[in-house]
Amino acid sequence: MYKVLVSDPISDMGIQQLVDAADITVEKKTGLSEDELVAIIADYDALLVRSQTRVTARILEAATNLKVVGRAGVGVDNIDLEAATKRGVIVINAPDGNTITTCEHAFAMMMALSRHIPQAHMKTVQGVWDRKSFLGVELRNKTLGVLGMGRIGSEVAKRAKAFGMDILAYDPFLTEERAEKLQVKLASVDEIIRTADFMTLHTPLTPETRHMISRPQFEVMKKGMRIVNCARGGLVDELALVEAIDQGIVAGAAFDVFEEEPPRADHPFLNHPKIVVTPHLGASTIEAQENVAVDVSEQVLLILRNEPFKNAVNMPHVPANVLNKLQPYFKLGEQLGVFVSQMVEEPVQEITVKYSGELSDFDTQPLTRYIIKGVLSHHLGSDVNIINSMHLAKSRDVNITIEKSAATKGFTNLLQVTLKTKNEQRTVAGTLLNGYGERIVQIDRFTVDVAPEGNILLIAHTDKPGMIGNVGSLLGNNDVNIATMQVSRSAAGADAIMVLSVDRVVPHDVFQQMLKVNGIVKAREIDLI
Ligand SMILES: NC(=O)c1ccc[n+]([C@@H]2O[C@H](COP(=O)([O-])OP(=O)(O)OC[C@H]3O[C@@H](n4cnc5c(N)ncnc54)[C@H](O)[C@@H]3O)[C@@H](O)[C@H]2O)c1
Ligand SMILES: O=C(O)[C@H](O)COP(=O)(O)O
Repeated sequence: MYKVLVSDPISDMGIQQLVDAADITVEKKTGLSEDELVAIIADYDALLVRSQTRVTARILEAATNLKVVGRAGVGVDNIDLEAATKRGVIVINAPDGNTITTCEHAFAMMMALSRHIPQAHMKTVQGVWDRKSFLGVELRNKTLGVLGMGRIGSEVAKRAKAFGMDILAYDPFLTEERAEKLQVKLASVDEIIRTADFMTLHTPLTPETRHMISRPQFEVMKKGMRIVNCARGGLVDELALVEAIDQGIVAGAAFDVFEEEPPRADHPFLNHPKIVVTPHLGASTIEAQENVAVDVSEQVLLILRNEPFKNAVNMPHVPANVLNKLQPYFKLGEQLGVFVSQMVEEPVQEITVKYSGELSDFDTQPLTRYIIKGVLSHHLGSDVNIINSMHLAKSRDVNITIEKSAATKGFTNLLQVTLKTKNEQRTVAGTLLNGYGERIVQIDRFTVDVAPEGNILLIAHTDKPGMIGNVGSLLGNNDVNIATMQVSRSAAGADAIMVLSVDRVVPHDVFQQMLKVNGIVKAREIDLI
């Protein structure tokens, strides 16, 4: 008999199939503290949660019988995926079930904002018939900026079109072709900030998206913009937003999510006359709750019964016969993907992976999944894993080509990853060197020998005297220690690259100064931590 613990409010109807199963007992215990969960979790084979339960490493450590954590919803940021993977606990989610519901909530928030509905309601029920204070604006003919054109963002854009809005959209995976298909105009974040009347956020929270809208963005923002956030707290810097509203830059905001949930009683959003708030209700409809609970219960049932399942966020499907040969290359493959994804500046249209040497004899599918995960993870964060990486790339119209060759330029095995965007093509190749571990041995057409780890500065420059000294002095004078440095050139006096690993992130102003050094053509910071 398997025991399932439901630790958040999850639709009864949705979990009925678990309740009905003869080999399963379901217990509902909501609102437990971490200590309380640690004390009881060893009794359970499966844990079903929404976003309230924080599934911490401590809980997972104590979960000696746990086989699966089922998230009835999209975001798994409340689950310690690394700890779950380490413990061999499968984490599954229900990514599709609440898309429409959350999209509709974002739209409801946009309309509440444009017509002051919550504020007008409050006054009316208090007996005040105030028809002067709540002059609104139409959505028709306004420009809506959508940041994040995944499942929810695309649905919001579709509905906004029906309201007569013009849509500007940004997503690192949005190509012109896909934008055309979705009938939106591809734009940069900067263009959206400077020109949109409304802006709605639909990205995950990753180190890159955290505070993607903050003081520098408010400084150049179109005056009178209205902002909706039904994605994740922390995408917008809350204090900077309040300042921008008080300075008259932003006309109002509607937020379903907070950096800390629930927010403190003195949170500046809570009594602000121009901010509409809801308590993370994006997914809270009867339909969505049923959908996600049904999806996740189905998968939990399959996992407990050892049957094939989908939507695993953290579990690799690696055929045992190839695992031993491929496994040593998994880390390198992912690092190459992460590296090359930070070399391009436009949406990726094509990923070509070339396997040379002994590896070309094997079914390299599992390794390809690691490489694709690396390419996507810079933008998709913890949402991408080796189970879903191929699917995520395909769903974003990214073509994946695999090439194999016996020739290896002297290495036992060589992995080469090339990304094609509309205007550029960038390549990185790596290998495992006996005794040295993972090495990058090629960047575009330059030969290098770089350990793919830490903070890396990739600088394209002209091969001329003084370049190394100038870069070294600039970093040294600004307390940035260079751990290793590689220089490679196509020919004497021609183009060259410098690859530096540095002990800390280069401060923004120092990076800007570096771009002005005579002879430097381009520089990229690459984060491999
Ligand atoms: N309020 C709620 O109750 C609720 C409900 C469901 C989902 N969500 C949240 O909404 C968000 C979107 O969910 P989804 O199902 O559409 O996810 P999704 O993965 O389908 O879409 C997210 C999109 O964001 C894009 N992205 C990543 N980095 C970006 C960046 N820097 N700039 C612009 N776009 C970027 C990704 O490429 C992806 O296409 C997630 O954060 C999810 O957790 C909230
Ligand atoms: O990620 C999600 O699915 C949403 O944020 C919904 O979260 P909830 O299940 O706690 O309502």
